[in-house]
Amino acid sequence: MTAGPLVVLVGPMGSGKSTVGALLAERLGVPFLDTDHEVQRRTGRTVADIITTDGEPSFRELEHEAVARAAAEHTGVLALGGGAVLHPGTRALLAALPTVFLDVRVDEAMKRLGDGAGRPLLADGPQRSWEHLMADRRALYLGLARAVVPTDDRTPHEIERAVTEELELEKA
Ligand SMILES: Nc1ncnc2c1ncn2[C@@H]1O[C@H](COP(=O)(O)OP(=O)(O)OP(=O)(O)O)[C@@H](O)[C@H]1O
Ligand SMILES: O=C(O)C1=C[C@@H](O)[C@@H](O)[C@H](O)C1
Ligand SMILES: [Mg+2]
Repeated sequence: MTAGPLVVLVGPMGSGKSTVGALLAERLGVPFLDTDHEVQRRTGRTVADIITTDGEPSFRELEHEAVARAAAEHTGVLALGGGAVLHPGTRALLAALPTVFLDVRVDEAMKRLGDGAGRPLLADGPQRSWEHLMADRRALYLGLARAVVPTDDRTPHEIERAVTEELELEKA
């Protein structure tokens, strides 16, 4: 197997990167890595605490380090945090990787995210905040993606199958 992730999932909060990524890895029989989990594991802190206490730029650096390690070492499915694409160094890494944008409409994202608990960037009101973030990020997701997979009105299993088909992935 060539080094580097088989697939990298990007997209906004609630698009299902973590959920779909874990299912996809299971079906393909490869490891799953989620940069939010990786940052939490290495720092022993929650993402919410890092963003709230140290600020978003500090978190973006930690996230970038996690993406850089994964780009070099991880050979399975990689799910990123929703804002990872904001970091120019992270975008440079993603440009060379098989990146898939999981898209979602705001109404569907709101159903999935509820009150936004544990996601400090939604603290000023989940819908308003999410729409604002997405307005800034959509072009970045689209610019990086080798495939765009809509997730509205689909189950996580249907979505992981769509990702598999788009990238023609096969079980290891
Ligand atoms: N296709 C789907 N249909 C219904 N609910 C879903 C779907 N995908 C994910 N969910 C639910 O939406 C919530 C958010 O999903 P998940 O954490 O996978 O999103 P994410 O893209 O990883 O978000 P973040 O950027 O915050 O890490 C979870 O409760 C999950 O169970
Ligand atoms: O969209 C975002 O900026 C974020 C998404 C989550 O995955 C976490 O990385 C964090 O809550 C920030
Ligand atoms: Mg996630």
